[in-house]
Amino acid sequence: MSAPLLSLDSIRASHWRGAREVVVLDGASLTLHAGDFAAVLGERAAGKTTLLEIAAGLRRPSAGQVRYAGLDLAALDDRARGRLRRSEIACVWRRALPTTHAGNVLDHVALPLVSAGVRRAERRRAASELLERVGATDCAQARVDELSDAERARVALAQAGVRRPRLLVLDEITDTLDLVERNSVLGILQRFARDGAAILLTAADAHGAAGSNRLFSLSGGRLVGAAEPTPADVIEFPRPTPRTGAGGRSG
Ligand SMILES: Nc1ncnc2c1ncn2[C@@H]1O[C@H](COP(=O)(O)OP(=O)(O)OP(=O)(O)O)[C@@H](O)[C@H]1O
Repeated sequence: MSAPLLSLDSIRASHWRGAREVVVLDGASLTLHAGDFAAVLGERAAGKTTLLEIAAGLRRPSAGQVRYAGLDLAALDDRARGRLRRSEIACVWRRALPTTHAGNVLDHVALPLVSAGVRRAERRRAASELLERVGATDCAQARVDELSDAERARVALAQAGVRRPRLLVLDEITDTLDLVERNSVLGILQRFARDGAAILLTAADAHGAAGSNRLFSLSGGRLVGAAEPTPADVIEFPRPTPRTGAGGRSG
């Protein structure tokens, strides 16, 4: 088997509430390869977001090791970790799904390509392609603040995918969606994984993680679950289609 893209080994992390240390992760371990679609389930405050922040290099663990593509992530300085996040690791935080952006959705999706120095015509082509992949072509000319929650989730996925990240980290983005939209988003993630990205998704329950091929539960600070991938095609969701009733918008 190929070398892992991401490995978390015996991670410990805590937060401080005044003078009291609250240990959130305590011996959490996980290995992800390119093409894995892993989901981490856990109750409220189980530490899911903290785990993702560590996996994405946004937070350093207090103990344990995080290796990304062979690099010790915690040992990299902030600039090097920032570079990785801009080029290879994309994050989607439910609490930070887009609500405003001065331009239209197409420009919003293309935004990560600006700092990469990609020319405008190529940015727009790439953004259109991603909007098509997530079934949101009809939103291209809309403003971000005009979108429904479900459209916002799709647009966030398009923006996260536009730089072809190797690792995609998503925090509870399926939890507030209705069944149809949730499955549509999970299908999009399945296809990102099939194209070679490693996906790490958190969800409140298994409905929000259907179609993943690695299922973990986070409890007592540890991850319990499938050490080996299970067949990803147990559930296969259809390709996303534009939502009906979005008349008047055109790409
Ligand atoms: N920056 C912080 N400072 C202090 N405490 C924090 C901080 N971030 C998280 N916590 C606490 O750590 C615990 C785990 O939080 P975390 O957000 O990682 O869990 P979660 O499983 O994602 O929760 P939820 O499902 O509610 O989003 C919670 O008790 C939370 O209040």
